[in-house]
Amino acid sequence: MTTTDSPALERLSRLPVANIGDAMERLNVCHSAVRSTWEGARLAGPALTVLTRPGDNLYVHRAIEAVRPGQVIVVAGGGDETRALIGELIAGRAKAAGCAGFVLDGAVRDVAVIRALGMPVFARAVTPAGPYKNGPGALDVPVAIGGVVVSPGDYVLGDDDGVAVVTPATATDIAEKAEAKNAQEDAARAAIAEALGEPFPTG
Ligand SMILES: O=C([O-])CC(=O)C(=O)O
Ligand SMILES: [Mg+2]
Repeated sequence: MTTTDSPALERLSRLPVANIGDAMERLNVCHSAVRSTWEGARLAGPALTVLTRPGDNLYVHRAIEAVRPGQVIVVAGGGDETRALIGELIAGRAKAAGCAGFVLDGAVRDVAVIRALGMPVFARAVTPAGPYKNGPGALDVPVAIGGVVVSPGDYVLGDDDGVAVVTPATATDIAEKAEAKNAQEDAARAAIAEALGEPFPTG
């Protein structure tokens, strides 16, 4: 599924994640430690979930074989920051498969190349230390990422502020509320720009 297959996801993908979080009564936003590895990355897509033993990426490799275009690979790695669950090779293979990006409750490496690939990767940490590849793990199970439950197919949105998760059943309603919040803020930005005597910057 790509963002264009779901009108609600497509609408959410155009909005700041902060507005999406506000539209969910400020719930369902991942812990601030889960951050983009490069500035300007934007992430939007349904989740392919992965549960893995901390520091082990056997099931991330399985996810690369299973991923469908537009999906975001969401890896619950127990918050481990000591071993990178993915690097440039996995990111490149994922890009070739049409994957929209990664959210890791764990660490990443090879970030300069991941940035050059333009692959959105949100993670807790960067480390050169590599992962083990023994398992155990699971695909397509509900997981927790930075304190937020992500079920398979949930919409995952990310930008420079962080990551939010929206269930497909609520996505149209949340998109509507987030658009209203953004429009309200547009009016505030216009008033501030006038006071500043210069255009309000865009992100
Ligand atoms: O060794 C690994 O599995 C992770 C890695 O660095 C890569 O994907 O480039
Ligand atoms: Mg590597």
